[in-house]
Amino acid sequence: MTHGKDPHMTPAVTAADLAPTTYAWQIRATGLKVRAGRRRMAVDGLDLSLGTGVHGLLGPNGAGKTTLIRALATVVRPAGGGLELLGTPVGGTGGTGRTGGAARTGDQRALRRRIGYLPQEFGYYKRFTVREFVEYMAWLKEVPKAEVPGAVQRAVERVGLADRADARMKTLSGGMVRRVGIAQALVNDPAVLLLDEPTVGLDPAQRLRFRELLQELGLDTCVVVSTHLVEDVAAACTDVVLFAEGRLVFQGTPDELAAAGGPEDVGDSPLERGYSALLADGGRERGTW
Ligand SMILES: Nc1ncnc2c1ncn2[C@@H]1O[C@H](COP(=O)(O)OP(=O)(O)OP(=O)(O)O)[C@@H](O)[C@H]1O
Repeated sequence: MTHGKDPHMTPAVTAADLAPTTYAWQIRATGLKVRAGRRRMAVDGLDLSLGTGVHGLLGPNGAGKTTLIRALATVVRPAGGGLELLGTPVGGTGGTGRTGGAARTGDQRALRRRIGYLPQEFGYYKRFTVREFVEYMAWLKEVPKAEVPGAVQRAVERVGLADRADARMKTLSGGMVRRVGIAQALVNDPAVLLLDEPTVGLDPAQRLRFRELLQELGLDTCVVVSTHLVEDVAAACTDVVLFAEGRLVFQGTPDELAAAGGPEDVGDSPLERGYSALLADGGRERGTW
């Protein structure tokens, strides 16, 4: 390698660029704590290791799923514990990195280039076309200029919107906007893909297509997908992470989740009954929503 010798060469190659394959897990949280708002500890001491595959994040309303995903997307900084993404510590007080747990700005930027994130609600300029919006996101993700048109085209095709690529965002249906959101999350070909409720608003045919896409992505990507639809998990996830009150309740395969339930548990399917059984000490017995 010759970089580092020429003072005119920018940007500097960071540790994250040089050592992308030295981690055991794409995502590793140890005693992770993340606040939502000023006070509430929405993630409260989470130990979780995730590698390649599709990880379905399930949990009741208010469990802390969105807050966890925001921390994984490096949008919010952990309040405690350790979090490593692609081998780079991103914050908290318990990390093991050379910077005492927090990534340096250069590492953080390099990391963000390798993360895809679909927030529960995302903003966009209504006058942008689909292509312009996804291009804009590619630019934010620092996709090399020459690769942008191809990357945008591929992402738009993957969500079945090639024929609407030149339509303005304001003319799209809610489900199509959601699919544009998925396209922008994919445009940088991320190593970690974070999708917060991606199937909301998708019609049944699109949900099926999306599950296929998830399975395809899970072959070489660490995908975390939060959902309320247990069928999404059954159809597309290699692994279930069940989360309640900021803590991990269960991690295992969909079959293991199903096996946790019995006929006495609430639900229309084995997975739903497993879900209810594992959360039985929580909301269900108190008869709350
Ligand atoms: N900005 C905020 N200020 C205060 N509390 C918040 C804030 N955002 C979220 N919370 C609280 O933090 C907890 C976790 O919220 P979060 O949105 O992460 O849950 P969730 O599992 O994604 O829920 P849902 O399934 O309803 O989307 C909830 O009790 C919520 O009320």
